[in-house]
Amino acid sequence: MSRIVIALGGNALGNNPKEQQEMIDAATPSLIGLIAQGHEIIISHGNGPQVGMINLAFDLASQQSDKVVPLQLMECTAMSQGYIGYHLQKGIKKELRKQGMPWNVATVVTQVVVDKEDSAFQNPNKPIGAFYSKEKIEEMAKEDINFHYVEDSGRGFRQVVASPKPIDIAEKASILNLLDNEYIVIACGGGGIPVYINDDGDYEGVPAVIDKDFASAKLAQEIGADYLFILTAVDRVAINFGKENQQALEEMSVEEAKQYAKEGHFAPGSMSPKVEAAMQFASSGKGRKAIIASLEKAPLAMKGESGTTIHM
Ligand SMILES: Nc1ncnc2c1ncn2[C@@H]1O[C@H](COP(=O)(O)OP(=O)(O)O)[C@@H](O)[C@H]1O
Ligand SMILES: NC(=O)OP(=O)(O)O
Repeated sequence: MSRIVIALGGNALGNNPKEQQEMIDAATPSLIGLIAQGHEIIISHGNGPQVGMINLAFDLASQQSDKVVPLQLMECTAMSQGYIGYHLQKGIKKELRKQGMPWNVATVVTQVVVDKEDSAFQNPNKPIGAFYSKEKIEEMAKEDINFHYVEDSGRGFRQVVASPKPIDIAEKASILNLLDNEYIVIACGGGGIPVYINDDGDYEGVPAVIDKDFASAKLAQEIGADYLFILTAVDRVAINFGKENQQALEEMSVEEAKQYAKEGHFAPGSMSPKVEAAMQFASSGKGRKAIIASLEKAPLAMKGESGTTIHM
């Protein structure tokens, strides 16, 4: 039996509740298939589009009514954990019932500890929200001096926010407890709610969005996982991505990945954190492997027939 952390990409979950539930329902048979093979699974997920949508919705509503206030990113992330966790629980429960499997499933609202002095707070680089044209995003940036944006992997322009590195997972003991009691656990959604430890030793939220690939690698290490699956919208990691000589990779060693990263093959804010998180996990213990694959082809990736495997 292997313990597998599966990270689902926020951009692979669609742009509205209907799309999201459909994407999740399409993915659940392969996730449940792993349990049928005797593995233990822990699911984490991204929230880039969703946290941006929630943040924007409260901003716009607060401009229309004094009964609504703008929400900070930690509360928006907490909401996205509930919204996505709900759809995951619903879809997984349905599939478990169909297959007559007695497992339980629970979402853990997860706080992830970061360093308040992380340089990421001075250098926002995590894309969130919808994709916009250059004209539209320039217009948005004019209205808010704290609004930063980048071009995101040829898909359009997006707002970027601070994304500190995860240091620890506050609810780690609860997650392990649920696993011991045969729960399918959904945790570290949206990279976790960013918190730091204040002078009294309490958790204090901080406005940022942690990269879910780094949080998932940290989670996988902390709970002693054997595999980290990072599921996104492309079947495989490529070198020369988006160019005529694009080449999809079936596998790469950590050393090869480092070299490709140095040559600039992985876009910052999208594929780069995935490959970095995969390298971090693969280097963290003997036999540990990370696989980057598409949500759609997850069943094939699980059989080694799709995806890119990153190994020592
Ligand atoms: N070298 C690369 N190989 C494959 N995809 C890449 C590469 N560089 C950038 N990408 C882009 O990165 C995207 C995955 O990142 P992103 O959409 O941010 O992930 P998530 O699914 O976690 O939201 C892919 O769909 C692809 O458009
Ligand atoms: N929080 C996060 O990393 O989300 P995405 O996977 O949607 O970028």
